[in-house]
Amino acid sequence: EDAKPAGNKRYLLYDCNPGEGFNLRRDVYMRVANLVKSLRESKSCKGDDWVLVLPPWGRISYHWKEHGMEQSLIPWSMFFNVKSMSGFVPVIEYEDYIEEVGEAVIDELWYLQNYAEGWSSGTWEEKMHERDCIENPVYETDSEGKIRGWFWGYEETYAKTFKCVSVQGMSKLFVKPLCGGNTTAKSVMLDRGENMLHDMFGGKRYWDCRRSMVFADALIKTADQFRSKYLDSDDVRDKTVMPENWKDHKCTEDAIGGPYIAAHVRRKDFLYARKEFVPSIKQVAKVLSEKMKEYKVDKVFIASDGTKEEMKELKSLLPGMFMYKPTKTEKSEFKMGGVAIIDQIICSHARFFMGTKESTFSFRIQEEREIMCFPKHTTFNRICSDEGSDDCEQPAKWKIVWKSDSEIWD
Ligand SMILES: C[C@@H]1O[C@H](OP(=O)(O)OP(=O)(O)OC[C@H]2O[C@@H](n3cnc4c(=O)[nH]c(N)nc43)[C@H](O)[C@@H]2O)[C@@H](O)[C@H](O)[C@@H]1O
Repeated sequence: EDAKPAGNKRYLLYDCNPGEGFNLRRDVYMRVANLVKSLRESKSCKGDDWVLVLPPWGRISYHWKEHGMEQSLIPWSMFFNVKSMSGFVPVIEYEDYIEEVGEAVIDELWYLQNYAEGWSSGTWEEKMHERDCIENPVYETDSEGKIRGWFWGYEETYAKTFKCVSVQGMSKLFVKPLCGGNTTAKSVMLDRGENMLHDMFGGKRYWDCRRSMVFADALIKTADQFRSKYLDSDDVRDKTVMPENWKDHKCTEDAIGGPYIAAHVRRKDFLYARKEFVPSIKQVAKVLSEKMKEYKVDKVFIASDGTKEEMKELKSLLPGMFMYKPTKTEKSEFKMGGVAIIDQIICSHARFFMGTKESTFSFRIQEEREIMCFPKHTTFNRICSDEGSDDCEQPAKWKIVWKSDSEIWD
């Protein structure tokens, strides 16, 4: 991290709509991290020492509804290497924030929303205003005037003030209001953070931040053991060795990947929400068998949220199929998020990968492969549906960017 500004320590907190899934939340983190980067660099911030407070994981209610598994108050260190992340912008866990501030209190809470009138002019313009709340926000004022709400399950937490803020634009738009413009508060929380867009989606900053999101050691270790035990895969032979510090990494030669192909087979809600693009299990097996021949491997790793029956059917059609099944201990230690990451790590080390259209789970795997220097044709693929409804368009190639912000698409 760049030299610490001499100024005041200030804290930026955020949260997302509870309906947002794990892998979109990882994307929202990047938008907020880039905002913190801009805040630290901006002249209008007068050198304030902005720190990003990581919102504890949990309550990804729809997806992580495993019974009998405690899944709230999860620190980021469970899933990510927080020290690596701090190499991009200073980040701290929420519990450390409470300790530093001395109390579970947030000065200002901004509830981000759209404009009630929509895009009135019909053209895109960046803007931001304090407005009446459009929907009933999930916060209430108690008898002592404290703003109460979910706050990641930390019941004692409250905010001192609350306002709804309509926003249409990139994260940079927040710099002026947060610095001298509208507030000098020590801590500001932006709820519904997903309403803020990327400053430079796919630019160098995006990728630097993405590269800093190294997974937690325990997850990497478990994935590596699986790769070695079942897939004959290790970083040296696969040419996927990563340096200790992500900043030291460069692509000097292509990664090869382990002697297996992999696919992310998203099922569940995609079976109806993305019906026209979701292949049948038979189609998945057919396409993957062909690819195994093409890549001269006899193993295929499957990451999926499909049912046991679906996976049984797939296995019967694809004898070389492997899946990661966490032990009871691993499951309770890593939680659903950690297990998902292990699946993603194993997929990202394969010689060839096929994802699911429009799944952020697949996007994160593609990014991981970009970071590890895999040739693009081995990464940006998906299995088309067997129905005529699928145009079979392949995923956009979001190429990694190492130098200055530049054009990103092919
Ligand atoms: C259309 C949207 O799609 C979004 O899903 P999409 O981007 O795939 O990806 P996520 O938002 O991460 O949601 C998928 C969730 O399902 C689980 N999951 C999916 N695939 C796998 C897998 O291969 N292995 C493991 N271990 N877990 C998997 C995982 O818990 C993850 O948090 C949804 O979050 C939104 O609610 C919405 O439905």
